[in-house]
Amino acid sequence: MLLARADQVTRRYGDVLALDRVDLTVRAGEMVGLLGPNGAGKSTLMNLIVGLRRPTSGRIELFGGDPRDPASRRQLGMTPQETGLPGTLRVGEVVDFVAAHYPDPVPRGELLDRFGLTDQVRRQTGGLSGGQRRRLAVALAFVGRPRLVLLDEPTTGLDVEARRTLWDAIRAFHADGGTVLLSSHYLEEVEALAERVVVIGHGRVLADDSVDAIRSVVGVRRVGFVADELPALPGVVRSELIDGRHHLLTTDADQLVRDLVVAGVAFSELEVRPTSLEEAFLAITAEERPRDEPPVTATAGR
Ligand SMILES: Nc1ncnc2c1ncn2[C@@H]1O[C@H](COP(=O)(O)OP(=O)(O)OP(=O)(O)O)[C@@H](O)[C@H]1O
Repeated sequence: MLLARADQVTRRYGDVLALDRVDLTVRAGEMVGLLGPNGAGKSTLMNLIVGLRRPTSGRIELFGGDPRDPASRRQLGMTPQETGLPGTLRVGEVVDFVAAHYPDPVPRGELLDRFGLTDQVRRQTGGLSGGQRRRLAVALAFVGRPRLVLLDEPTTGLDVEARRTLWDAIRAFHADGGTVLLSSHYLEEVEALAERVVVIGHGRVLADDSVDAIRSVVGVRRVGFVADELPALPGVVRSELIDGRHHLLTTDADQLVRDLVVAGVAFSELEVRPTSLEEAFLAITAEERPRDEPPVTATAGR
């Protein structure tokens, strides 16, 4: 069953094209990671799905209806990228306030325990640490026993322990049958939680595949060397010539070096190094595709 769907969704902010004909589906029981660099369009997509904004064109469905209709949002939980909590309210009061909107909320003690906030129940939210405040903001998405939860960069700014606590809570929700769409800059976070990854860049879906398949693409290596003419080489995702130095991006650097030797390329100053996620995104993004061609699959270039 489809819980959320974006169909050819475009969103503009004035001259900025934040989303460009994006398709996305989230099925019941899935944990989907939305991965992309700053400004890719992740928050915009989430805000459209929860009905906070309208698409410029295209269509969004939430639980089969229009997300701007409150009835479509009854089984939804959401934590936006930034949440303002009333500083003088206590943690327990904030939870009770949100819980009062739902017919069968998670009991306060159980929720706070799940998110490692039991000791803070009487603390005013203004006195919480940044990490505690963030955990509370994420916990609030789960109060109403939603079927679908959208978390926009849930662990940004958290230390390792707080991040683990949040991951455990999100995993427990999913293990109970809950559906999750979460955005992140971090491949590590998406790997830890999601089964499916949608890579988004410059407002477009660049890949939509399993975590393993995406990892093999973003696990691209950069092989740099100096040489004259290069023959066509298999397995090269992208190549550049900068100041007389070749830079080849590949998923199998060992094989590429063997191919260089076999082809008799007289190379020097060889250097092999991992690419950052950012570079890998750029490699996928930079592929000049005709605008009507479907997104590259994560296995392209292997
Ligand atoms: N309210 C707005 N007005 C104008 N431009 C906006 C607005 N919101 C977003 N944008 C622009 O739309 C693009 C996509 O932004 P969005 O916040 O969706 O990206 P993101 O992937 O969530 O980025 P980040 O990881 O930095 O949060 C960016 O170029 C951003 O500057």
